Amino acid sequence: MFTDPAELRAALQGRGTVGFVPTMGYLHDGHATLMRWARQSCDTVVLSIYVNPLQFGPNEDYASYPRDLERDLKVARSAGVDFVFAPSDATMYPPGFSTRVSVNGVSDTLDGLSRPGHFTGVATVVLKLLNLVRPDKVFLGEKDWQQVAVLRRMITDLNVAVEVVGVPTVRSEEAASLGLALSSRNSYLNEEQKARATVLSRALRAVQAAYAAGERDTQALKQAGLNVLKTEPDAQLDYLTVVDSNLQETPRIAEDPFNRILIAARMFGVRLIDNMPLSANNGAHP
Ligand SMILES: Nc1ncnc2c1ncn2[C@@H]1O[C@H](COP(=O)(O)OP(=O)(O)OP(=O)(O)O)[C@@H](O)[C@H]1O
Ligand SMILES: CC(C)(CO)[C@@H](O)C(=O)[O-]
Ligand code: BAL
Repeated sequence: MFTDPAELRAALQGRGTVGFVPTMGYLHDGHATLMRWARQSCDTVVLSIYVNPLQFGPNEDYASYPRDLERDLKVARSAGVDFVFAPSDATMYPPGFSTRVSVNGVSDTLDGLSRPGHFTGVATVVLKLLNLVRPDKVFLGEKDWQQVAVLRRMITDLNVAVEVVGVPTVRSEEAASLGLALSSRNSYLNEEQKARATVLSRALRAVQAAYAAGERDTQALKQAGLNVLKTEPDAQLDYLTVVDSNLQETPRIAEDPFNRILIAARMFGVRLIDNMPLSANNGAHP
């Protein structure tokens, strides 16, 4: 494991193509899938573990965010990671650090509204990590659909020489058809709460079903999901939306290969997010 970027750079010399998986640790099978995708298409795989203070709001869970470096190193090893980079706060944000990367537009809706400053924190740390690791490919999970959109925008706008690979969401094994999206924050929930939290994915599937039945009115599609969400009194909805490839909601659904249903809700004190394609014909992140 490296904490010093210079030592990591030295280790990467002559190692061929580099695949990079940025994470905040407390690794689960979603993360391992990203690592395996990187393993399959790159000579060398780098995983970063860094709980980035800049992307947490003042009332969010930075202090209590789950951490277990020893276990993470084992998961990384078994998924075929070559190097783990776990920088300190002093390395990432030394005294005098004062730059922020703001990705306007795509950051300004959905999670960007509910978590002010979040995507600026994400874009700033990811640009720093990309500059430190200098990978050929970066692997990002579609569970964080808006995050992928924000980072693609940043990488394009700032001419960062890296290919973005979006990886489909990995869900819990129990009740595979309804499963909860794996997330480090699921560790805040007990088994019963996790089962009840599948209401998010059930709501998304209800929207898919309404679309498959021919519904094209956005409000009606959303209502199909809201009807499912209402069955779970402990779900406090933040948003449920159907958006196009620009993350825009329109009154009627137009043909767009990247139409997506996105949901965020607070359950049992935990903010959960999930998303799915609107139809089976909709693709991965543009
Ligand atoms: N279930 C999943 N399937 C695929 N990728 C995932 C999944 N969960 C997380 N990822 C991806 O792993 C990377 C690191 O995410 P992160 O460390 O924040 O984990 P997380 O489980 O999303 O945590 P959190 O609970 O804080 O949202 C991101 O690119 C994220 O999209
Ligand atoms: C991309 C990321 C590692 C930046 O801190 C984080 O937002 C995450 O884990 O999704
Ligand atoms: N998975 C995105 C990181 C965050 O929620 O802060």
